[in-house]
Amino acid sequence: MLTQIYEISSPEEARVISAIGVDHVGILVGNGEFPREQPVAAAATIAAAIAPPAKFSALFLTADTGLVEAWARALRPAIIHLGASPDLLGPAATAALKRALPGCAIMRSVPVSDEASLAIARSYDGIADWLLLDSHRPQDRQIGALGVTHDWRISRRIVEAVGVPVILAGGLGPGNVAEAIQAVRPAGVDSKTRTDQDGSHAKDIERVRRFHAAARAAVA
Ligand SMILES: O=C(O)c1ccccc1NCC(=O)[C@H](O)[C@H](O)COP(=O)(O)O
Repeated sequence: MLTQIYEISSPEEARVISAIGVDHVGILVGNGEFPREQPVAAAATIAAAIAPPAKFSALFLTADTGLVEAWARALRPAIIHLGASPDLLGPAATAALKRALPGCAIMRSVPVSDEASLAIARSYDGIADWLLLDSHRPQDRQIGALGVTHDWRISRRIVEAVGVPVILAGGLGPGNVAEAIQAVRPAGVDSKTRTDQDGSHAKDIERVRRFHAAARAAVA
């Protein structure tokens, strides 16, 4: 069971979290259009502290694929993670980015809310290399970081319907990740809010350690 942690905001966090064995170390990158985005130069400094085999996942919330392409060319992350709402950034634009950036895997966030989520997920199958199933507020331009779970029965149906590997996100932490894995059977699990320090976006390293261990133990 693969683990992924957001949002890493310092070289020290990147170093310690990759040493724990987390597979994907996520950094939020942008120009300040969304809160807490790291400019490209700062993201490069943080990413340089990620220790292999952990991989650098660069999350872009903007729907401007020209910006995403330029920033990804500068950073060369292992994974380009697209977090814009699907009505703003669709499968054709995702496919164009994949063609423009060979060598980078594409992870596409999919909002999980109702039956429509199945069709959204299928529309990226065979285009994205990973799907990230996440909670979403309908009015938001971006997907995720809400700290709440969604209907795992829909996520399970998506896992069964698509060919690409799926990472489950949304309100996961050390206390519920094993139950989520049993319910959804994803290839990986993601955590942001519930592995943060209380009242802060800095990571709680002990919570990250427990999340990672619980996820790995759930399939041992
Ligand atoms: O990492 C962020 O700060 C972030 C901000 C806005 C949207 C998504 C963000 N993170 C990307 C992810 O895929 C999260 O890890 C995911 O949304 C999980 O969120 P949470 O429910 O808070 O665990």
